[in-house]
Amino acid sequence: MGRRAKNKQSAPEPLEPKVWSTTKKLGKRKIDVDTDAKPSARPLKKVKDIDGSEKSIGALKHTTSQRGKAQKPGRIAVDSNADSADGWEDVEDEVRRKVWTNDELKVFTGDIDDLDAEGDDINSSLKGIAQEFDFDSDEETDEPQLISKRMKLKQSKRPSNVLTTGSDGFEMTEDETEEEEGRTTMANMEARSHALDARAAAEAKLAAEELQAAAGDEEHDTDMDGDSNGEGDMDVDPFHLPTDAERAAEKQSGGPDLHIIQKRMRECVKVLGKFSRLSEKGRSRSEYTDQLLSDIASYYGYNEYLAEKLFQLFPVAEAIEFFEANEIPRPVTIRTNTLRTRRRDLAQALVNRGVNLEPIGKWTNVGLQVFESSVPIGATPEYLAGHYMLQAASSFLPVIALAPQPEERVLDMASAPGGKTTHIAALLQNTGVVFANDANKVRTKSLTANIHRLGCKNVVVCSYDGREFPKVMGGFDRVLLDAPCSGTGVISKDTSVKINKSDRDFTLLSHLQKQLILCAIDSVSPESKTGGYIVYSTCSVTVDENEAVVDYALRKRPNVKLVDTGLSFGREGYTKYRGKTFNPSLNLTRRFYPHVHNMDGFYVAKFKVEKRSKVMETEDITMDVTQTLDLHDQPKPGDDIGFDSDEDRPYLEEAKRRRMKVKGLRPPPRSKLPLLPTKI
Ligand SMILES: C[S@@+](CC[C@H](N)C(=O)[O-])C[C@H]1O[C@@H](n2cnc3c(N)ncnc32)[C@H](O)[C@@H]1O
Repeated sequence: MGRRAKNKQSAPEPLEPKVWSTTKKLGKRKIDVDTDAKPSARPLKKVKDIDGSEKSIGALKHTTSQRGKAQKPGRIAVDSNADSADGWEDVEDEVRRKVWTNDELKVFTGDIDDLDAEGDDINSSLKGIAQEFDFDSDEETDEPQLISKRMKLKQSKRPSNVLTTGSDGFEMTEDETEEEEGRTTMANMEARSHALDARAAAEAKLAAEELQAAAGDEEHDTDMDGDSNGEGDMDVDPFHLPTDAERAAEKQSGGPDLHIIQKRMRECVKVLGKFSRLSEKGRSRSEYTDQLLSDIASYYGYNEYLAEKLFQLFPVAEAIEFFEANEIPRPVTIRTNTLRTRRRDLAQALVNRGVNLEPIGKWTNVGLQVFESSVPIGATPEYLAGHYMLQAASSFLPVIALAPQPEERVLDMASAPGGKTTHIAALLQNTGVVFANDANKVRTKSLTANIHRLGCKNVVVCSYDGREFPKVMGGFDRVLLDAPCSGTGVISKDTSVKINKSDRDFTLLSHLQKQLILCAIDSVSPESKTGGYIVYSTCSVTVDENEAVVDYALRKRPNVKLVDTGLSFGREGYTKYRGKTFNPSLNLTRRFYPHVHNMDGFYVAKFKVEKRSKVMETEDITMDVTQTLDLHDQPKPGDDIGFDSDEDRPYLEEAKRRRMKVKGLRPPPRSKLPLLPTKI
């Protein structure tokens, strides 16, 4: 593959945790300002085609058929006696990488139920093309040039650092030149991955140096309010932060052009990074932050509440990276169903059909990342025969953490449409039993269909409210609670989250999650010989739905403790967040982010259950608050789970007070307000 082809923009980036992301501050990114564009239109997203020319998304749509012709099915020769852990070194293929387009999405004809899943929507995951957005391109910048180069590379290059699968045991057979210029084949994939790893390591080193320099710079700057030598900035036009009156006028006129917003966001990020040097006299940090938040909300299309909630999770520059990553589809990934085939066999079958793929990374020996395909990946004979599941890479993580063992009894408490259930069934090697539960009966249809397609013979489907466990059934060796959540980790797939989530949703979801997690814990047998574990996961990045829930469970169930997830990457969960202090063991939980790990935002916590002490049981406060919840169509359990509603009372009350204020009603004094019901 030539250099230009590798620089195309739209191929999915690798699923590897980026080393540079572990530091706090990220580099700036380039804004592609098109001064000729119509004032109110969102800047046109551009992409480099395989020939290196820049095209708009629209232009790319016409190229599908040409690419179809360019692809030839690969010729494969694999030693069929080799173990599945062996490499693919005998395999040859003629497949070239190409750019996914929206046209190719239209040919998707797979089971629509499979697309219903969090993480399983291939159509949406292939939608849209990344826009280059580099805060470093500004001529006025005084940041080191290195940053701009690195950040550009990060967006525009084909995988620069895919982790290789240790289990595949490839040998490095090609040198760097071939890696740069030759085609990618099944045989050279691993070698290329190694080369890319080396390059990634070099990039990471460079990044670390940059970040260290930037951090030193910032430290110096923020400590010396108004006292910087500022030499580098003498010729920089100061950025004018709009006054309240200017903002009001701007609002009245329908808001500024998106290019102006873009530029202002860049300026605000810059000022907040070097506040004492670059801020206007008399203006506070919070004024810049407010302007930035308001601009983020309008530029990326979020409601202001959610924009702020997500913004608060990161340092300023990194927050922009997060919002930007939500505009870009995540890589298309599939999970090999080991009940039906081996990964190498599946890979060769798909390569034969013109699919260009490679192993996801060392952390999974069943995942494949699909770069391009001349066939709809959700309708191949292999798909229909249940050889794989279309599944987001992040969705592998909770099951890897759960680590079910053959012959165990496992509960998947919220399981539809079954991506994780079928993974659990495969790890059990069709032994033991998986109870696949979901409160939503309609969703259990796709769950059942997937269970059949993937040949899982050890699964029982049921439909209870999870809060009815363990009353309906208990004594499990392991429980997975992949909880219903706000979906703030999957915004690139479901953009409606940007506008339809309010504080009320987070309050209610967190409340439900706390109830479910206690039920999950109580459903595990502390006497289990092989297990005694619970994994709690969400596809959300908010602290309310993650650390706050886990911390709550630790406080309410002293018989559980957090243990290592066994996942080799992911950021540590928060132990402190905005004035709240959580159990220090929360650092054992793991966070995954689109802009860091190039996978959906996700959270994973693993608990070990020990025997309940008598003391703990008598301390339980048993109060049923579920009847006060009005969470969409959640079924109401008649059971008492020892949920302490007082814990959440202040939050629930506050949410209600805010809603009343929004509606122009005067909220009653705090103590008089009843806990939800919610109709006001
Ligand atoms: C994140 S999805 C689960 C995805 C699934 N684990 C998979 O991998 O395919 C959350 C699921 O929780 C279900 N759910 C919502 N409230 C529930 C409750 N109270 N009890 C059990 N399931 C519930 C929803 O119907 C939804 O299918």
